Amino acid sequence: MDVLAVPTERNKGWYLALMAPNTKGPTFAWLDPSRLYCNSLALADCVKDLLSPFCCDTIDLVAGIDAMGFILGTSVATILGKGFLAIRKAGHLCVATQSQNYTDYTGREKTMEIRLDVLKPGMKVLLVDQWIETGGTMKAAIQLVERLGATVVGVAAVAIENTEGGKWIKENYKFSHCIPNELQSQIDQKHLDSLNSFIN
Ligand SMILES: O=P(O)(O)OC[C@H]1O[C@H](OP(=O)(O)OP(=O)(O)O)[C@H](O)[C@@H]1O
Ligand SMILES: Nc1ncnc2[nH]cnc12
Repeated sequence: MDVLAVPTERNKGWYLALMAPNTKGPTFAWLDPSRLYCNSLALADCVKDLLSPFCCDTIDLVAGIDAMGFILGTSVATILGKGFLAIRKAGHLCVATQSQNYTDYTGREKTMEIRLDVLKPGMKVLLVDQWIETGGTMKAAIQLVERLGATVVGVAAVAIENTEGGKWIKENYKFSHCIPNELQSQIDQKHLDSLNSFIN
């Protein structure tokens, strides 16, 4: 397939078809949105879709989660004209931090960290990550932001699966993702029918 091609009709979520299907077995992320970032209009439309529910909200800062959340997060921040705060997996920040343990889709316990010298009480933060599966990663990020007194305006990701944790986020926070309702069940099964036709 031509990853850089753009269809004449850019229907809602057209760029999802650019995600690469998993060919490496169950321990790897099952759908790989990083290929859609290679297509400039796909990335632009993805960011536009993620921002559209927040068009009337005040956002002071975008925070993104290590590692792939940095790509979408900085893209979102740039379009908003706001700064970007990196929430990092443990061990990378050489400054004072708060940390939060969590368990993600791998079932392994992990730790993420946030620096203490940026967020202030009352600041309005949009949290961005590439994907929400169990919701463990995003919930930990929410806890860190809220513990520092900032407000989570919303949560944005390419996909939010309808797991228990994904539904908890959808019920408790304003959210956006790029998955049209008719594709949600395919996303939850980690297979898009549109990927069948691709030669990778
Ligand atoms: O909802 P959860 O079950 O917690 O999983 C979601 C997390 O998993 C993926 O990242 P991953 O940890 O694979 O790492 P990467 O961003 O470094 O590629 C994804 O981008 C989220 O950060
Ligand atoms: N990229 C991805 N695709 C499917 N499931 C995921 N869980 C975490 N990241 C994922």
